This record gives sequence, structure tokens and C-alpha cells, in this order.
Amino acid sequence: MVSCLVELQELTVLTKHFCRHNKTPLSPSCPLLPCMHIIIWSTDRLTVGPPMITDTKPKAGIMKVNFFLFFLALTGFSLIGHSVLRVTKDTKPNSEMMKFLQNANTLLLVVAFVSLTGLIFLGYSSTSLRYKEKRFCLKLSYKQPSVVGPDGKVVPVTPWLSPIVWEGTFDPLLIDSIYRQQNITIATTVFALGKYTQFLKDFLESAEQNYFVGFRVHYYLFTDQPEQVPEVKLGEERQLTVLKVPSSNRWQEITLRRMEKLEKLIESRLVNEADYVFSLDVDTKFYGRWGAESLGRLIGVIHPGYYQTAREQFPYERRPESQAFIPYAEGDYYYGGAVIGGLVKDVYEAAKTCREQLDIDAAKSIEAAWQEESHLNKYFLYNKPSKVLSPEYLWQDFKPHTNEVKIIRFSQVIKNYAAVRPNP
Ligand SMILES: CC(=O)N[C@H]1[C@@H](OP(=O)(O)OP(=O)(O)OC[C@H]2O[C@@H](n3ccc(=O)[nH]c3=O)[C@H](O)[C@@H]2O)O[C@H](CO)[C@H](O)[C@@H]1O
Ligand SMILES: [Mn+2]
Repeated sequence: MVSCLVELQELTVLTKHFCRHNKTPLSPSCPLLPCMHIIIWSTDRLTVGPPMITDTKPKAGIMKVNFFLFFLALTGFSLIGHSVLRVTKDTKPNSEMMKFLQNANTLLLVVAFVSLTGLIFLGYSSTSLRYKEKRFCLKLSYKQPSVVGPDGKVVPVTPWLSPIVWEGTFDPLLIDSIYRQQNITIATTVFALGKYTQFLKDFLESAEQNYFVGFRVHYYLFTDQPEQVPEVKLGEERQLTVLKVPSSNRWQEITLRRMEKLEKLIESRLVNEADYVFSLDVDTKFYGRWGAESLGRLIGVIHPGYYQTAREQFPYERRPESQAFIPYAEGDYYYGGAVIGGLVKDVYEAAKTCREQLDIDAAKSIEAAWQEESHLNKYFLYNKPSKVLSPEYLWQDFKPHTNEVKIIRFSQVIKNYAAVRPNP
């Protein structure tokens, strides 16, 4: 019974998926469509348990839908045949016509049975459970949320009621005092490999001036050259731990491996050493306050380059073969990979999932358009952040100021990519 339900759920997911992307084998006038809708409706209500994030395998999916429709059609014909037989039996018992109908009906039943067997076989042979989508639990056909309203005013809340943190939406003194009572530790991971060690001094010095001032902050600095870490005077109750990691000759590998390093650091240390954790890019500088208003269960930041862009133009990964794939009609915001934060447990789930998805892609020799940033965007689409930081919390020094961004708190410095990265 449970496996039947699972199969039914999967068919529902697939049918919805195909309908949404206009790949449905059913035309709108097909008489089976209402029947599929009834199944969709009923299995929606039977859906239990936490859904998964990955996409379904499209080929096995199409075959399953086809098998299922074939089975439905044959069973339908067979039922009609059965009724006709009963009527014919009453009027013309033992006629040639009667024998033909009996044979035809038996054949239909046999083929229906074979297609049902095929369906069950596909159900067991495909990795159905592993490839189930989260998508079916969320109704994803909604309008793209805006960040700046038509009147030019900033939007302070997401459509799922998470705050979008902008200057003027919170009282800094009040919010700091609320969190200070909780005696929290904020772990902050930062990576500086190769020539990126040159960014450390400004990063750390500006963080000491602006980042969670008055809170217990523990920086975990991953580098391949511990001797290049500058001496920076840290405030009271603030500390820095240097962790040596191997070098890499591909910048893409450095940025995407941050997920794995974060996952492992949380497992080995942060579960006991911190309450919240942020992972930040190092080629950055703090220019303004970044405090307790940024704390929450799961935190993402809106990328400054795309907060007024239509989602079809977001640089999400668009190849369905990648685990980071997001279709053109989906997406909320384009989140920057330079900031991820939240409670240790929730950041762990995000980092672990992204690492797993990156590994699946790597095994298929696929690298998402923007490495771990693409996977993070996929994760946030299905696991909505509980607080979203506005582009005040991730700006780019080369970007001219705009009316909506009143204060720049954290910004990417201008860098010569060719000079600082180990490869183009
Ligand atoms: C603003 C923003 O959202 N930036 C993201 C973007 O480009 P970025 O151009 O910001 O990527 P990037 O070159 O700054 O690399 C990201 C981070 O990796 C580290 N690093 C990188 C190269 C290197 O040689 N040594 C080193 O230590 C360093 O901490 C750096 O800050 O896309 C990247 C993925 O492709 C990351 O998701 C970045 O977070
Ligand atoms: Mn960067």
C-alpha cells in the first residue's frame, strides 16, 4: 500500500512537472486529464514526510507516465468491453461476435496487466525515492516577488513573511540588546587562499569596527598560507583561529569547496562552540553596522547585481542535468554566494545539501554556472530563508549608489581578477 502511494505520488509529481513545462503527453481535451487531476488532488492530500530537493529523472518519468496512461486506457477499454459482452450475452449467446469480443477483452486485460507490471518494475528499478522533488509540496507557480516597489520604496518582507532587512526597518539598539541577553557566540568563516590573503587585513580590521560589535565573535580563517595572516588587534571576547587547508590551482574549486569545509567545521567544532554562523567572502570590506538584526534561523543576502532583474534573467543554473537547475519560471531572488548564515544547525543542513549536490554534479562532470552560489540559490528556493538581507549587506564598490540603498554595510572591493585568481 505504501509503495503504491509512493508510486502514485511520483506520478503526480511528474504529471504536474510535465504539465507545467508544457511537456505533458496529455492534450487539454484528453478525457484522461480530469482523471489525472483527481489523482493529483487526492495524492496531494496524502503527501506526508519531508520532501527532498533534487529533480526527478525525466526519462524514467516520461516512461512511467506513459505506462500509467496506457494501463488506464486499457483498463477503461476492458471495462467497456465487459459491459458490451454482458449485453451481447443476453441477446446473442454463443454467437461468433460473442467469441470475438471475449478474445479481444482477454487480450486487453493481458496487455493491461503487462503494462502494470512494467510500471511496477520501473517503480522499483528507478531510484524513485532518492529522486523525488521537493517541488510537489510547494506551489511554485507564483509571481516573482519584488525588492523595490513601483513607487520606488523598498519592500520589507518576502511573500513567505520573512523580513527583508533594510535601514529603517529595525531599531539597532533594541535589537542588539535583545540578542546580547542571550550570550551568543557568532562563528564567522572566511577563506583566503593564494593571493586572496591580501584582502585579509581590510576585511578583519573593518569587521572589528562594524561587525557584531560588542558580541562574542570567533573567526575561523581557512588558508593555505598561515604565515600571510596579518596581525589584527581584536576586540574583547573576539578571537581568530587559523586553519590550514591545501592550495588549489582553480578558483572555482576554492569557492565551491567552502561548502564542504563549512559542513565539516560545524560537525567537528561549531556544534559545541557557536550559536550562529556566517560564511563570508574575504574580498570585501565593512563600511557600516552589521549587527544582531542579521540574525535568524537561515539567512541569505540579495545579490546587488540582480535585485531589479526579471527572474528569467537571473544567472541561475539552467541545464536540467545539474542539481542546481532552476527553470525560467521559478525563483524568488538571486542570492549572493558571498554571505550565508543562521543557526549552526540550519547552516549545516544548507552546507551539507549543497556539498552533496555539488558532488553529484562533479560525478557527472558538471560545474554549475556559479559554482556553490548556484546550488545555494537552488537550496534557498526550496528552503526559504527566515530572514533576507537587503543589498545593503552585499554591495560592490564599483556600483554607483542608488536611492533605495541608503547605507552600504558590506561590499566587494574592486579586484583585478587576472591578478588575484590562480586561473582565468
Ligand atoms: C558577491 C558574491 O556573491 N560573490 C560570489 C561570486 O563571485 P566572486 O567574484 O565574489 O568570487 P571570489 O573570487 O571572491 O571567490 C569567492 C571566495 O573564495 C575565496 N577564494 C577564491 C579564489 C582564490 O583564489 N582564493 C580564495 O580564497 C575567497 O574567500 C573569495 O572571497 O561567485 C562565487 C562562485 O563562483 C562565490 O559564490 C562568491 O561568493
Ligand atoms: Mn568575492
